[in-house]
Amino acid sequence: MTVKIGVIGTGMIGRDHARRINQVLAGGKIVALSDVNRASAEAVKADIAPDAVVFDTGEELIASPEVEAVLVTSWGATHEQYVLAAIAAGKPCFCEKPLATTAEGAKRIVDAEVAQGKRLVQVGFMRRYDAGYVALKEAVQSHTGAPIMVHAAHRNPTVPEQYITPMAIHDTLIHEIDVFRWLLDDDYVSARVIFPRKAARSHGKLRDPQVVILETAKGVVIDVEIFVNCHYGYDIQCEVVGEDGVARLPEPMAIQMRLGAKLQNRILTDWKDRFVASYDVELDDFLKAAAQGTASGPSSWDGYVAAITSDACVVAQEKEGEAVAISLPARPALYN
Ligand SMILES: NC(=O)C1=CN([C@@H]2O[C@H](COP(=O)(O)OP(=O)(O)OC[C@H]3O[C@@H](n4cnc5c(N)ncnc54)[C@H](O)[C@@H]3O)[C@@H](O)[C@H]2O)C=CC1
Ligand SMILES: O=C1[C@@H](O)[C@H](O)[C@@H](O)[C@H](O)[C@H]1O
Repeated sequence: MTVKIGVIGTGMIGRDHARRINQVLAGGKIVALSDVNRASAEAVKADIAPDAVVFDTGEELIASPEVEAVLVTSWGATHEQYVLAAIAAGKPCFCEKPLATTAEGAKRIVDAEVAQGKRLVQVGFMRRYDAGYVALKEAVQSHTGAPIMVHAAHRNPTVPEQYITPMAIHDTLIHEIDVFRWLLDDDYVSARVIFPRKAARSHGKLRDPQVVILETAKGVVIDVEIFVNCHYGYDIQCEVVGEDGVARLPEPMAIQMRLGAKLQNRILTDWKDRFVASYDVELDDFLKAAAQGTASGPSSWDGYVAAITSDACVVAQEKEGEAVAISLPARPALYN
């Protein structure tokens, strides 16, 4: 079956996901596009999806009988309205992170999906589909014993001037927030943020780097360094310390070279290259579930928990060093 897909938001990642669906994966076809910047949608039509209809609004796209499933890849603040409209229309919906920019917004999505009585939403937490994280989870479950600590780092070479301190949580750490819950099969109970001295390359409105310390219900302590002006590359590190041993996330494949009296291999500089394969796998998962009229993978509940945790981490930034409690409501049966 070929699922007819509409894409709302045809910027950088919307264009790339449209390319995946029309040129890389089987099982889907882009039939509709929409963007507040119509020229962007027209450009994706011209380059990637010649048969697609360009709609003036996301709501019209969702309502179109031609559209069977929806990709929401617009700016974060606009996700909630489109996901709610897709749920109301009973159409499977892949939503890029964040599911919503507030925990209340994410809760409205959870409530709407629960009222529909079936999973319709997959959130774009692609790390769960990364071969390295999948292997790490297997090692943690089968070899290293019950986890005690996680040491992690999320480093970007640079970020634009508009990137301000809370974005290190909502835009960047949100991937770790989701993937560690999945990796450890656990939930968070508190967050603390510690700021070392500001790095020389950090912009005026950004305190960079920072260290987020999350504690889980099972007593695991996770420290994550977020350093978004690290300069040297895009570097994702993760080490899980268990009762019987330690497991590390593998480095991305790179040719090791002996050159000029140095042993060296390249470090990636762009996050798009680091997780390129996992974006393919997550969308393949979406297409397969959408063909059955449903959704799988990271759920609205996961998006909601990520939003609650992000909000607590932002408060923890403001309370520098103080632990901020994280409490979750009861999980609806739909997400068990
Ligand atoms: N999973 C991942 O690794 C990544 C996820 N993202 C997420 O994807 C989303 C999009 O990010 P980018 O593509 O980098 O941004 P972008 O700025 O390149 O593209 C966003 C597009 O949405 C359009 N747009 C904004 N408001 C709209 C509305 N109300 N209706 C329709 N279109 C609208 C804009 O005109 C723009 O073309 C963000 O939520 C971001 O956090 C982005 C990069 C990586
Ligand atoms: O989602 C992403 C970006 O928005 C974010 O800015 C980067 O830090 C992440 O690594 C990337 O995956």
